[in-house]
Amino acid sequence: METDSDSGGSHISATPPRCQNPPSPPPPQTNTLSSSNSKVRVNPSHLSETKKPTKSKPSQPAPPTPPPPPSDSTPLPTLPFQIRRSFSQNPSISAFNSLETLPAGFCSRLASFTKIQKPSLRFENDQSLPTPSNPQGINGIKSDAFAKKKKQINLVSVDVPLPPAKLRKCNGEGNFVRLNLNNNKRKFANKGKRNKSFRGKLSYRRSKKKLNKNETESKGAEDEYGLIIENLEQNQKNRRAAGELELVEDAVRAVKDEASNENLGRLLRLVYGYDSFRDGQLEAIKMVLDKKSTMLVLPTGAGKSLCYQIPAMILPGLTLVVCPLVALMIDQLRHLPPVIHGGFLSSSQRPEEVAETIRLIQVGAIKVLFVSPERFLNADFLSIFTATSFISLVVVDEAHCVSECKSESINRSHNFRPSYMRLRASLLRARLNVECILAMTATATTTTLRDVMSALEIPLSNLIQKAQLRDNLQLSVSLSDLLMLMKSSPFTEVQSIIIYCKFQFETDLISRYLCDNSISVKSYHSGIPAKDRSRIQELFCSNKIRVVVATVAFGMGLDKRDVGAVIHYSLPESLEEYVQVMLTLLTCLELGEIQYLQLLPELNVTCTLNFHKTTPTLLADKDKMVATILKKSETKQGQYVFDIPTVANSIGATTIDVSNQLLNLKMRGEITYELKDPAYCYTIVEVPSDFCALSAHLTKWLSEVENCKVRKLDRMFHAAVFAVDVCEKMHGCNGSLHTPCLQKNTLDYFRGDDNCDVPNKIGQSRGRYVQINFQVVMEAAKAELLNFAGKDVL
Ligand SMILES: Nc1ncnc2c1ncn2[C@@H]1O[C@H](COP(=O)(O)OP(=O)(O)OP(=O)(O)O)[C@@H](O)[C@H]1O
Repeated sequence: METDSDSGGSHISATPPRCQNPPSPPPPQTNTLSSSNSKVRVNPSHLSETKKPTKSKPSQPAPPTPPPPPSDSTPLPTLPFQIRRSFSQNPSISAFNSLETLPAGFCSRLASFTKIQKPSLRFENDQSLPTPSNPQGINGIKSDAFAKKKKQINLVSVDVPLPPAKLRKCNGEGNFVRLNLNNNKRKFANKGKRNKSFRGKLSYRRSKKKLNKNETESKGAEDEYGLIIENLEQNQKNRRAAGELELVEDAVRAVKDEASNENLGRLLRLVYGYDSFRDGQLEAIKMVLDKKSTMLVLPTGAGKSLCYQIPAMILPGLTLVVCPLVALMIDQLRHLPPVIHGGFLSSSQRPEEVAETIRLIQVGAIKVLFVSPERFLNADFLSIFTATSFISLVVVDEAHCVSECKSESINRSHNFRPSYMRLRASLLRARLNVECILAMTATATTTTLRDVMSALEIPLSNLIQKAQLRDNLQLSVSLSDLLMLMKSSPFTEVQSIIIYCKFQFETDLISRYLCDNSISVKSYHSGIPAKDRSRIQELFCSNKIRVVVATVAFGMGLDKRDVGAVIHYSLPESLEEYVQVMLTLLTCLELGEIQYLQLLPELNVTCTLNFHKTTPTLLADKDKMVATILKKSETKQGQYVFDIPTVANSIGATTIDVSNQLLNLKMRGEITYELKDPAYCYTIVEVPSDFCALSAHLTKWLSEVENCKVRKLDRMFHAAVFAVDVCEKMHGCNGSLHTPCLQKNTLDYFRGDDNCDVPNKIGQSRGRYVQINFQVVMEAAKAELLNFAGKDVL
């Protein structure tokens, strides 16, 4: 799931239209994904296959319960991904079980609004401070930052210098190692700059022939003079750059000798141009340099990145940053100061790019590497790191996702990633020999923090937590129609507005509705092609689009300082994330006390293949996999369409082996192919001894998760309803503006223990979820679980 999608948004999109009482826009259209081939595939008949050794001692599961009667609920929407069992020995996957549905019809007409009063917390927004256009700033503060940023050169690694060509600034695009796989200069930001003068000479020599002698001499002299000046300037620049590099190297050495405030402050000024550290930064950096695992909670935009960037310059090994979204990784790479070389690994990269990145890691040319949590599923990834290319620090960004306690992370659907839940200190230590972990988040409840810290083995004393709420937000709740709202103050006055919706179809509906009513907007979600998405983001950032209606896919890594208002069209959280249940269950089966299965990296399982050089039959004679492909394929218009796990199982290989062999054939020019249909594959590690007991155990766990979700939803609803119905507007609340009361509510929530005592009163009077029969939900889950676990085996 290494995606910059809605991170669940795609899952979200698979849920049915839910509004019983649709808001202002026209009613939702048919869900286009509902007929996709997203089934959970298992083959219970193979449950007795060779298994891997048990990870831990089986614990006694809960007492057996009889299998539940089949639910009478309607079918669940199909998932946009498959869950597939991968067999290393046995052929064929056959059984297809569909999921049961949840009751639909969860809808909120309530819109909650967040208006940003000031542009942002970020210092550079402050007009008194320097900006690129005003390097002195209003108060004449020296613009070291911008001056330095312009001049900075790349320090690849203090210990491992790279050739000079790599020590160049990346034209404001941050500082990541650019991969020149095809030796294609056009790809690089600095392309040709070095050769400019050389090209100048060539063109001069060619044109010289056309000039008369005198002209030639004088023109030639001018050109030669110009070239000398250019060379001198270049030399000066190089010398300046080398001088700066030396200064940074000196500062790094000084911090290595003594991580004093003074030495760290000097490094901060040299690399970033900032005069002082912000609240929490110095403390965090020192902890990390002391190899103490640390939990850092700072509000959005407070400068968390710097807390791993500075240690990355000091520590001898690599800094591995775990990021939830590819877009976020790229954004963080762009914002690395030029002296820190970074890279990322993602499934969106070409194999050659991945290989080159790995090579650079191994020669120490990358100091900060961004990866998704799913990478840790990949044995090849884990094997990159050796005694020479070792990891000094693991940074877990969005660390609240690690929490599994009452499934906080599941509740925050856009961040929910089962793979995050596998990030345990034990795994990081055992597999990667990691000494120090820095977990970072902007918001987490006390319970979540405790849970994350326990998973990552961070002592409670190593928590650095500063104010969680930004004080420059105005919060309001309104029941007005969206259109009325958009056409009234303050929304008419603000430049840029984001309207967040829960579902992809909602963003499309609402944007159409607003467009029909003369408000120019664009919708944004992960179903829109990546190229169009970046175009929309660009247009929004350059103020060419005023309003974007988006799912959570929009916003992560968006660096726009003047977003004037954010409208949450739907109440945050809902039960629809129930479609994630199966993946949650698989994770639970992998990470529980007994490891029943092992999840493999997400894979596109349907392959459409063309043969080019050798005929299919001839190639099949030489290659067992090709022979199997021919047997297992359907042919459509001369193309061979087959299922990768089926082929893998037939030849007793893993899906990864098959993918690699395909790639190999492609590199040899034998084939080309396309992959589609994402699926989660797994191998069985341990066959449960008592399926009923396991089912009951999982059901109980899921029930707790869902109870918790409902309580959180109630809490959210309560806060909004309180503002609208109960708030007496005593402490500065006014009209629909409820900043004081909403802030108080939110802070109480984060300080509390996940608030399991959410008042029921409001839920009874106004809650729209109370009519949902959770027994039905539970029955559906149970039935599905039995199907999944293999009722045939019982
Ligand atoms: N000590 C400092 N002085 C001035 N500006 C700083 C300082 N530290 C960081 N900044 C700036 O603050 C901005 C926000 O920093 P950063 O992106 O690291 O925040 P963050 O906490 O990671 O935010 P998010 O939660 O959105 O990821 C950046 O432009 C960064 O350069």
